[in-house]
Amino acid sequence: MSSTISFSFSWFSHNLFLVVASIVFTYILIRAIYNLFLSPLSAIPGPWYAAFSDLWMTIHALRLRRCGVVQELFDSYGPVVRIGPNKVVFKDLSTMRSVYTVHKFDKSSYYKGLLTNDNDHAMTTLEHAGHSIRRKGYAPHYTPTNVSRFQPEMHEVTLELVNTLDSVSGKNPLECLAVFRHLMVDVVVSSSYGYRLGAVSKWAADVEDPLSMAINDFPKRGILRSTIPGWAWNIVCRFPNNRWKQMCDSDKIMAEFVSARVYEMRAQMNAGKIGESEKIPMLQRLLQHRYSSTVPMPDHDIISECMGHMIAGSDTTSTSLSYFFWELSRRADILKKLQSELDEAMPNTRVIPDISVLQELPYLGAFIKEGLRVYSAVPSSLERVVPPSTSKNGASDEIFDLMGYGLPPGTIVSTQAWSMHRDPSIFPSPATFLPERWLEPFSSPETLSRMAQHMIPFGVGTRICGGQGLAQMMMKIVIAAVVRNFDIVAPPETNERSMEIKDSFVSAVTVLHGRIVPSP
Ligand code: HEM
Repeated sequence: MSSTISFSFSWFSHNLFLVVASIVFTYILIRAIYNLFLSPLSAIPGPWYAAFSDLWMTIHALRLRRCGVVQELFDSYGPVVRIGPNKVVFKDLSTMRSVYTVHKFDKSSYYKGLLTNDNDHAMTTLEHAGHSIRRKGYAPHYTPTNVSRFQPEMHEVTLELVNTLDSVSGKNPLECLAVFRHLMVDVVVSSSYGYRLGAVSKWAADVEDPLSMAINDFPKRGILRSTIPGWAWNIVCRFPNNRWKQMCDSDKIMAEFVSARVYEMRAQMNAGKIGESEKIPMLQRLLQHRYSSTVPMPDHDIISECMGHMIAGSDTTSTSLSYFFWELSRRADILKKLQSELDEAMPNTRVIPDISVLQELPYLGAFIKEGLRVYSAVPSSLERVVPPSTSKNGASDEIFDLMGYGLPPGTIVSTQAWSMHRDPSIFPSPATFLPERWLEPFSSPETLSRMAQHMIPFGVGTRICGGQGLAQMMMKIVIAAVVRNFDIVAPPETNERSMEIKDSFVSAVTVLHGRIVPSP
């Protein structure tokens, strides 16, 4: 009797397996046939395997080669390419405007990988309406006038860097990326919270600031956390290694730092110790921000918003600056032109001119534009989702026309700075680093305006970089102060190979081994 039961059971389980396997196989086959031949996206050019699965692109993304691969696809298939069953990339100015500026498509769920403290901030808020409420809270902080009020803090920390460079000058190579990150962390922290962190001074004394380290660790933590299941994450974070634990805890370290600033500032505001002033740290604005007349911005949103800005502001700006100095180490001609402009504008080597003076320096401006074109710190696709309706009358399930191809609601569309910045019809000899292309008479006013329209280092439309004003100002200040005081020489280990651009949404800083020896 028992053997009959066991026979029946194994027969049943064997057949169950076959039934399940056939259902799965049929499902995959039907999906593949649909995606390849019947989907509204099947008319769009692209490699055939893109219609099956996103896996191949995920592999390129893990190899930090995503934007290079997308560029190769544009070269082979033209300005619209299907890169996944439900994903399309394009390289076209008017389509870019339509998606990001006119229709303001919501962001794709990809951005949820950038959550801070397991909560949204402006960059990860996918829906347009929810995002604009958040953006209203922080945007006044980054207007050029407001950011310029924080120049004393920016100058102080930059001159501290110059003094430190003086003491190591010509002797030891400098790990650019790390030092510029410390500098940006100091600047973002002082302008956001009115708090002096002293990351640069600690770095000069060979002490790593824990917050600065956590900001650096956060992206690596994010990649790991999103690739392994929760239970495995809990196990790996128990490895008995302090440095490893610090990386796992980077989110917590940042959240604790910001929470402490929130409670400090609220206490001061409640005690009436913060008077009326023109110079308001961002946190104070957020504490006063209301989602509606009755709903103040909750603390957990304030904390994640502040964390988002620390992450968005530090690596991007420090990566850009590192590449700019690498370029200067190879191009004595450009360095000389910058130095002669700055010798005049900055007569005292240790007094950084007001930003209104730096803004008027044409070659400095052209150098930064060209740097952002070639070394965009966010070179990858900025994904958006085709909404149910793009018509004014709100008709649903409408097909969105993208360069003659109909895209159904839910399709993920994007363009990438890497390709927009390398279009040879807009930027002749795109691989050449040429600041002059941004100056008259080298380029006509019409050419300059066309080039400017194609530049998207800070994104485009309503989701454009919130801290652009601060980034632009800091890049000018740092380049002016360092170039006025030093020549830039790269040591032999810094070369084309070590500086090769890789990307994982932002340029992958883990592979940037930029070291520069300043020599006076
Ligand atoms: C060279 C430096 C920087 C570059 C290249 C850069 C680039 C970008 C890009 C491309 C986006 C848009 C992402 C998208 O559309 O998906 C963005 C968003 C953002 N960035 Fe930056 N960024 C830089 C510096 C900064 C700084 C210094 C801050 C602030 C301290 C900052 C804060 C933000 C914020 C808050 C957002 C989200 C904007 C929103 O959705 O409201 N960024 N950045």
